[in-house]
Amino acid sequence: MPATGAAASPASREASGWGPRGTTGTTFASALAFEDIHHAYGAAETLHGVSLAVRPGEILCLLGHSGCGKTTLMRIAAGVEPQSRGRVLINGEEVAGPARFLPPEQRGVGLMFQDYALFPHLTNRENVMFGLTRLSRTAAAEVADQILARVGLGAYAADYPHSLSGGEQQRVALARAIAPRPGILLMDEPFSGLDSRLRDDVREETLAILRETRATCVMVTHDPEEAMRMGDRIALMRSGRLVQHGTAEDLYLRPVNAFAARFFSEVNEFDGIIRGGRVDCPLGVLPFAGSAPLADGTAVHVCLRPDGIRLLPAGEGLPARVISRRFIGTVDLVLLAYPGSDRPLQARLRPGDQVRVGADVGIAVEERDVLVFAKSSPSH
Ligand SMILES: Nc1ncnc2c1ncn2[C@@H]1O[C@H](COP(=O)(O)OP(=O)(O)OP(=O)(O)O)[C@@H](O)[C@H]1O
Repeated sequence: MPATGAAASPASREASGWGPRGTTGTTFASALAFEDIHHAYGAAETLHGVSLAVRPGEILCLLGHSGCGKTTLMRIAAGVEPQSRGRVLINGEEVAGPARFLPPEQRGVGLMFQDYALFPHLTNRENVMFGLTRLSRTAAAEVADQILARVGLGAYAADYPHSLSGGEQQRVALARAIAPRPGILLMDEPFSGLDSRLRDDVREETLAILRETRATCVMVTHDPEEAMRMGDRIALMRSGRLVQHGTAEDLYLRPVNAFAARFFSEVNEFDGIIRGGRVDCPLGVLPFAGSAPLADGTAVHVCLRPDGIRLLPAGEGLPARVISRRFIGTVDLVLLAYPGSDRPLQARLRPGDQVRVGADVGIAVEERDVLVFAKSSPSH
């Protein structure tokens, strides 16, 4: 039997590493598809026709603000919540829909929720063994110990979850979710309970483990940076609908509307009119990043990322005045006043760029940071 961890405090153990990479064991990844999913809690519809296909072996991050329906979609995939319309398919076969409803335990889906949901009266080993019902007890204990070793907690298999830190409980929950080698792993805000000091390490090791298992993974998050770090693709949701899905570059560089643009960075916003392939806005006539062709005279909503503003000597570019400057570590946040607007422009500049509050400057903008959306399009 492995030794118990009673001697070391959770805090001192947190620094200890994870187990050797490449020892997780692999699974056969499954494809998961949602087809026109509708759902209501009582009278209020929470999902309004979500269609999304997750490819075998990919990590898809489901991103959106609190309450947009991410968890509900996960629960429908797992089979713990029925949809009111639409179908869920695993490897092309209906698991929830008009023709059939497979219970959760027959879907080959692993779950890991935000609160870890470990059983307090079971040891860490017994928690991991919980889903291994097809194996003998001895074989299940062996698998559990191997996976606990992979997450760096082999020595604490006989301890109870309450003696572990939050970060360690997260690792036990991960071990429990992957132990039965599910074809699909559903993770709901798996890192939200961790402090920022631990989160990067846990994210990186979790990613390594997911790659090792090769399971298809849907991970819920409300943090765009986390989605970009973890996801092969991102599906952005708003109020029960899918707004856009694609790679991090697709969503960041080519957002389909202002909501998507705002989700990934702060933006300065103006009204504008298309003129000769450029946009005429209070900052001047600017070139902008790719969008569907827009006819001359189209009224548009313009989003300018603060990172896309460069300062020039006074007399060059567009005239502006520095009204405040705040050092926030990797960048300086600078507010600029410019003619024709009483709303200041926010810029993020490299620290060290010589800007004095009150100085007259010129500004130039990067084309890739000017995003333009027709006002007639939904959620411009
Ligand atoms: N059991 C329930 N009964 C009634 N309404 C619910 C229930 N669970 C969720 N809701 C509502 O359904 C909507 C979608 O909730 P859901 O938990 O799916 O969103 P979410 O995007 O996962 O949010 P969060 O990030 O806060 O978990 C919300 O408006 C929520 O208040």
